[in-house]
Formats: sequence, structure tokens, C-alpha cells
Amino acid sequence: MTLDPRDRMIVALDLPGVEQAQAMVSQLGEAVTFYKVGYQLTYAGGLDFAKRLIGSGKKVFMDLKLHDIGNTVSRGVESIAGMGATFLTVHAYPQTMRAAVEGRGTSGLRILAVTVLTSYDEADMKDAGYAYGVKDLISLRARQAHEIGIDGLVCSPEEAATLRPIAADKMVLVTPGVRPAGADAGDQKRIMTPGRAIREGADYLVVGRPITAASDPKAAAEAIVAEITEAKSQ
Ligand SMILES: O=c1ccn([C@@H]2O[C@H](COP(=O)(O)O)[C@@H](O)[C@H]2O)c(=O)[nH]1
Repeated sequence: MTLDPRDRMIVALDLPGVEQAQAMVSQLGEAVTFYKVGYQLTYAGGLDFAKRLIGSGKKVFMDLKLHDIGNTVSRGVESIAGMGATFLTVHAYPQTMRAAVEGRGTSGLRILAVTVLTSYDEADMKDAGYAYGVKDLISLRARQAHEIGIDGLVCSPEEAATLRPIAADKMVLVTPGVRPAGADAGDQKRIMTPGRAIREGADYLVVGRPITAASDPKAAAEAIVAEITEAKSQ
């Protein structure tokens, strides 16, 4: 996939409100082309803000991680499909994924299935009652997503190399859990540096706090794009 390295970085706008999100977008300027809007901002006026971002020429990933009975998921996805976002997440349960694919129809919205959250390690999987470990569950869910016609997977960069053969050129690999060398992991448990994530086969990197909480967010974003560029040139 030929993409400008800048377009491979998706900045998570996990901020308390539209005012803070707008200030961050203004500060980042041309350094960032792709934003992710998740729970925090969506429930604080973020849907209209996301539409305005799209109107201003930025790409938007709605990280709503839908999971409900099929009819509710389909109808929810139909509503989102009209807003012009590029990506929308659902949890990677077969019923939910089928409903999402039905709801997106022939719109340009691409559905991403969240395999196993990057804040989970093996102990968390057990704690949540899963019989599978991370590696087996992400592989199972990736195969199911492929069969159902999902457009991409959300996984840790640690799993990009394992999932690439399943995703082939049909599904993009979108990876949160990205931390520049020496950065605080926070609640992320399956992490990798930006350069290594790209070398392992990630198509898009999702980065939040390492940029939005940096003393100079624009410089932090530019440094990540430089790492992506370097990794792509190898
Ligand atoms: O498995 C997942 C799925 C989604 N996310 C989201 O990505 C960002 C990561 O933010 P950081 O500040 O860089 O940790 C955040 O919005 C999550 O909701 C994820 O981390 N892992």
C-alpha cells in the first residue's frame, strides 16, 4: 500500500472536550492528517466535532468499539456510515462483525475489528474468562473477520507479523500500543516503538498520549512520522 508516512499515523484525541481537541488539532497543524475520536470526546460533543474535522479535510477514525445485538449494531453502523468517517471499530465477535458489514453496506466506511485490547496480557485474558491466550484468540478472530468481509484489524504491533498472512491485502492492520523508545507505557501492555511496528507490518499506527501529553505535541508527532519514514525506507 503506497501511503505518505504522515497518513499512517492516527492521533487519538482522548481529550475532555471539543475546545481542547480543537486546540490540539490547531497546534498539530499540517503535521497530522488522521485523527481518532473515541469514547471521551464522542460523549463530550465529539460527533459534530468529528464531522467538522472531516469537512476541513482531515481523515477521522471513529473508535466506538460497538458490540450489541446484531440489529442494534447494523443500525448504529448505518448512522455512522453517513458521516464520512474513514474507519469505525467494532469488537471482533462474529455476530457483531456480520452486523457491522451489513450496516456499512456499500458506503465508504471501513470496519475495523478489535481483536484483543492492547491493555490485555495473558493474566487479563484468564481473569476475563477466556480459554484462549492472546496469540490464539487474535488468530481465530482475524480468520473470522476475513471470512466475514471486515476491512481491517486492530491489534498490537506485536501481532502484526502473525496476522499479516491472514489479513493479506484484504484487511489493513491498525495498531495502538505504540510507544517511542523510553516513553511511559501507561496502561498499555503489548507495545512497540513506531519504527519497529512498521517493520513488523503495521499499516497504521494509533498514538495518543505520547503526542497529546507531550510538552511539544507537534515535535512529538513529527518525530513519529520521521520514524515511520525511516522504517519504510529500509
Ligand atoms: O486495543 C486497543 C484498541 C484501541 N485502543 C485505543 O488507542 C488509543 C491509544 O492511546 P495511547 O494514549 O497511545 O495509549 C486509545 O484511544 C485507546 O482507546 C487501544 O489502545 N488499544
